[in-house]
Amino acid sequence: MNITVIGAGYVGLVSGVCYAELGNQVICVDKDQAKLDILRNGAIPIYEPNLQELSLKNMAAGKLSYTSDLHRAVQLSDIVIIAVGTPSLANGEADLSYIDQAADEIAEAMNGYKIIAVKSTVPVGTNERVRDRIRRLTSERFDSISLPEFLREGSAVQDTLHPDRIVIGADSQSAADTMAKLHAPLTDQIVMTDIRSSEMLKYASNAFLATKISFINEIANICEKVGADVTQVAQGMGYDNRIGHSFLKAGIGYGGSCFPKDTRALIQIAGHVDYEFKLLRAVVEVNQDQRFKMIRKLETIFDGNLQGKTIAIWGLSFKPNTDDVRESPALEIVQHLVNSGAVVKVYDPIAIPNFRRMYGEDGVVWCEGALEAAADADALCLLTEWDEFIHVDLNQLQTVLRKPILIDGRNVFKEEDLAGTAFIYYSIGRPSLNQGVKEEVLALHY
Ligand SMILES: NC(=O)c1ccc[n+]([C@@H]2O[C@H](COP(=O)([O-])OP(=O)(O)OC[C@H]3O[C@@H](n4cnc5c(N)ncnc54)[C@H](O)[C@@H]3O)[C@@H](O)[C@H]2O)c1
Ligand SMILES: O=c1ccn([C@@H]2O[C@H](COP(=O)(O)OP(=O)(O)O[C@H]3O[C@H](CO)[C@@H](O)[C@H](O)[C@H]3O)[C@@H](O)[C@H]2O)c(=O)[nH]1
Repeated sequence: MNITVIGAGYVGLVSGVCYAELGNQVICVDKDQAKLDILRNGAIPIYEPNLQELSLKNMAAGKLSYTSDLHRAVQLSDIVIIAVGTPSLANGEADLSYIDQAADEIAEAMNGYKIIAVKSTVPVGTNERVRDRIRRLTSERFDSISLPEFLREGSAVQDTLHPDRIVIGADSQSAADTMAKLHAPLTDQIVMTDIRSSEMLKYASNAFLATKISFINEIANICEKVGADVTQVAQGMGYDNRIGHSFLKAGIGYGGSCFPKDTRALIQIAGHVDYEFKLLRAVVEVNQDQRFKMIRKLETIFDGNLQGKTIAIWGLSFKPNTDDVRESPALEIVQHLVNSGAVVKVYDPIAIPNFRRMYGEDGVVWCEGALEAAADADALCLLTEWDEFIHVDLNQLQTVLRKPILIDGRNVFKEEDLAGTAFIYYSIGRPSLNQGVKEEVLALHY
């Protein structure tokens, strides 16, 4: 099939490359000339495992190209997929301006029947809005499809080529059948819904996963007070098939370009129909508090005064294996430490350039290695569970830190890893591992 994907970001680029890998003829369109230059040169503008190889391979095979010429790309395609951003507006609603612009540009390029699919995460009713905008500008026939995306950053290629399910929201059987045929090589689990249900299904999925995370984080907070270990609790819960093991990792909470924005948007969607989504509001609030657990811990250890203390930060991306720092907990944690007068030394294997762009230079020492960041620090905070940190030599780490204080925001280390070390170690929801942290101090704060 001839496919145009509009927006070559984390979703559009991965989708476009994977559609080409399936044997389709794909054009990826983006407005960002710098991104296009990188792509045309055989590189990729984001960090995503296996993506560059597949992009190169399919470009070489003549199945994949990159352009800013949306008009021509649309004219050459039978299927047009919109994958532009839908960031948060100040009030939490999704900003649909990129969607509107893409719809108008598609309308102007229409030269015969096409399927127009929205892959971006959009509020219920947006496919109808897109349809109306296009209809205003062209009399050409087309069908609308809602095609929500469920890939995760860091494993986006794997998720796209082996999805749990494909959801197709349609009101035209023939268009739905064409989209089902396109995705048939990927999975047998193709879920057909009406358009509004498909739009809702995406938000409901993200909100549910975010709820699992905030739920386990609250359980972790209680575990700390009652002397239970959240990792053992989550493990035992997960064996119940109705609960499952995934998304029960306690830590400093969720970040990224999706959960924070989509939970806020769903609260707004509900509000517009006069429904207060109380549960989801609590999920967001718990998540916001959770990232400050690290700070509270540091303040406890240093008697409320971080002025002049050197704090090392390991991990800036919102999760491992991505360079994405959008709504990463690290942004607020670093800012808070800087504001408290600490000297903040940071290291991330991949995400420093993006973090610098988003955060700025304010009060941060950028380091090129994990041990360099830890050197002479009064405490080390692990924010992202990169492999490099998980496999660190703790004995060596202990010798480079000024004080062996390790605050593990992702529960990476186990009791046996710490055995024989002198770390004052604090993790989330595992009081028995909180070595060296004074009982009365813990009691005061948890
Ligand atoms: N990032 C994820 O993991 C993920 C997963 C599932 C769904 N989503 C959803 O997918 C959508 C895209 O997310 P993303 O992370 O890929 O965004 P992104 O910001 O990485 O990419 C969007 C791209 O669209 C381009 N663009 C915007 N308007 C354009 C236009 N009119 N013509 C051509 N290009 C245009 C931008 O230049 C940018 O490169 C969002 O709605 C998001 O919620 C994201
Ligand atoms: O048990 C867990 C699992 C995740 N997280 C955090 O949750 C955030 C999101 O993680 P993840 O879901 O793996 O990454 P995303 O790439 O944001 O993917 C989510 O958001 C995408 C955008 O909508 C969806 O497509 C995916 O299905 C959905 O998992 C990260 O900060 C993780 O550290 C936890 O704290 N505990």
